[in-house]
Amino acid sequence: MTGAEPAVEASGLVKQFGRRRPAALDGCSFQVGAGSVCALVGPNGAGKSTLLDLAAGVSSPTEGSIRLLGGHTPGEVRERVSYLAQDKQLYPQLTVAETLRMAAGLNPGRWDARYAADVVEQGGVDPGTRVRRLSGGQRTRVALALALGKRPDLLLLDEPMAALDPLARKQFTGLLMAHVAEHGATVLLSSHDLGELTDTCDDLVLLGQGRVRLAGATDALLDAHLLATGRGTVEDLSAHTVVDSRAAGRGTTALLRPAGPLPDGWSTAQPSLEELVVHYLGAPDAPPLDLSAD
Ligand SMILES: Nc1ncnc2c1ncn2[C@@H]1O[C@H](COP(=O)(O)OP(=O)(O)OP(=O)(O)O)[C@@H](O)[C@H]1O
Repeated sequence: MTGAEPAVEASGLVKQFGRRRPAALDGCSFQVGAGSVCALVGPNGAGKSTLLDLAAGVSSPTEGSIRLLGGHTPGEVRERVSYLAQDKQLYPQLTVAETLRMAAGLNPGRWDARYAADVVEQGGVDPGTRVRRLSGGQRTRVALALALGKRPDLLLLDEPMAALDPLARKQFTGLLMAHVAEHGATVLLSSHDLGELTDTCDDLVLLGQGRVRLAGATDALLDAHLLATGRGTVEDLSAHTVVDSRAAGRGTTALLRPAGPLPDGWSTAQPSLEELVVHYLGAPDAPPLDLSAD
């Protein structure tokens, strides 16, 4: 975790959408440090959007709590938090300029009109265009202008780059990182694109079936794991916590948490963030690791 005080602190979060359905979140606890950019990853249905909804105060937990920006409930710090949900709710009949004016009225004292207009214009979006005539990527650009124009201390983003082309993704990330650098803001961002997260994220939370499977600084999580390759079988690695293993040629490749030196004949390398996540996704019963409070 980076920063002294957590910007997001989830404790035993449970979200149940009906008694007969499995819990969407099933006892999630983790922390995200202030000023961190944290990736929220996991397979479809893992609970990422549900978690972001709880953080944004859009819905309430069945059990447990989520505290933001130094111990506040989401309702107490609503004006300091921006939430870019997957459906990016915008009024289709308004023009882009009218949309920005409305946001200014909703955020008195915090709204940075020049900056919001710049975000829109840098994306080549004409302020006179009605929202309903914008492409998916242009709508994302307007939604980002609304989120950033508020100059939030915490940004919650649900798969924000899904509709963006590669150049627009790069610009989006650039705007985000500039805001983080200038304002010391914290970002919690869900994504399925592990490649684009590698260079931007300080922290990682991996959810699976409503539970936290990995949490903490990406460097610390990577340091805690090794990719081991050897001629032997996975039984040779029984002294270590093996997360995932597969036959590779005449030997075995395994992602593990080492508990000491490996047996002779095994070579090791540090996994990339993408490899780490892919191995955990492929091994849903592997033991979880939460380093986020360290
Ligand atoms: N409003 C709702 N009513 C009932 N069930 C819901 C509701 N919202 C989410 N769920 C269920 O909760 C679980 C978690 O869904 P969620 O949308 O949080 O997953 P996700 O990780 O964001 O998935 P994806 O990657 O597909 O966006 C799923 O089983 C989903 O069906």
